[in-house]
Amino acid sequence: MDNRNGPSETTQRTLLSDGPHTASPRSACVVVIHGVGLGGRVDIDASRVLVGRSQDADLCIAHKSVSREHCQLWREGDEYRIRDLGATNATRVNDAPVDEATLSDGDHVTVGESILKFISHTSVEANYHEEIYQLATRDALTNLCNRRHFMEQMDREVARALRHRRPLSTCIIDVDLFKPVNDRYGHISGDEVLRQIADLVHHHVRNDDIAARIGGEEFAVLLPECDADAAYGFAERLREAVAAAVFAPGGEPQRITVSIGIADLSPLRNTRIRLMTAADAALYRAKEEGRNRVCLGP
Ligand SMILES: Nc1nc2c(ncn2[C@@H]2O[C@H](COP(=O)(O)OP(=O)(O)OP(=O)(O)O)[C@@H](O)[C@H]2O)c(=O)[nH]1
Repeated sequence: MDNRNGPSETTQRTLLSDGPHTASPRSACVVVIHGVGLGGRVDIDASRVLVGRSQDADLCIAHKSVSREHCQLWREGDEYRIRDLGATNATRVNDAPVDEATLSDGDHVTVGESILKFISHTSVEANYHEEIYQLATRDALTNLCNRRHFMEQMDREVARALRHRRPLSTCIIDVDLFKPVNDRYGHISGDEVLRQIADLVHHHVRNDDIAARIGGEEFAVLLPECDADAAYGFAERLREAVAAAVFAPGGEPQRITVSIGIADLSPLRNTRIRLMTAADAALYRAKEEGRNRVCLGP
């Protein structure tokens, strides 16, 4: 049974940036400016944010030099504070080890081999880092996640789902017979079709799903908290929406369809690569069986 709500109830536009998001003038954040996690950012407010190697950290820096729970940051009155959490490689502020300290604008925080910069309510610089982050993680054509970011997020979600014994599914979505569309109407019209499909993908995902363009005419969606049945329901709705949409490359109405392969996390599919391989095999079967269909992985 598909236990997910339909897109009209759940769609939120947070997965697609509407452009660099503007930090509010009072917000403060740390941004990774060197090393693993480059571009990663976390906003700091009164509730404590955790920096560490743990997949559950608010700012996860997946490197062996970083402790699982390395340090925490929070706002206290008008001050921003940092506390080391007993990290093997002690947290350093401007190169001095700290147990607990107050941060000043521009301070460099060393976490393992990565360096974070503390930025307090200077929205110009915060926006600059946000733009860099968007450039590094988004696909320029569709504004969905790019392939590299998707794979990084997938590693994180697989680890989290296994640790908490939660379901997780992934879908690979491939446009059917796209080459003839390109050949007939040209690459620019083809790009417009890809953008329109990305929009449909975006409208069908929930806030926690991760949608990406992972290849030329190939998309992927990671569905946390979704078993195979729920993922199948999502994929069918998306497939139907694409098949019903009006595409007009070169001004000519054209029917476009997608094939979708799905795989869910299981003892046999317990890594990113195994999950992607199973979804890919299911996609291959969907193509073999006539396209415009959804197949479940082996
Ligand atoms: N417009 C455009 N086309 C792209 C892009 N990336 C890949 N393509 C095209 O996508 C087409 C993929 O074609 P094929 O892999 O042969 O597959 P197909 O025609 O879609 O057929 P099936 O996948 O078997 O249904 C090729 O013509 C590529 O040039 C892109 O970014 N923009």
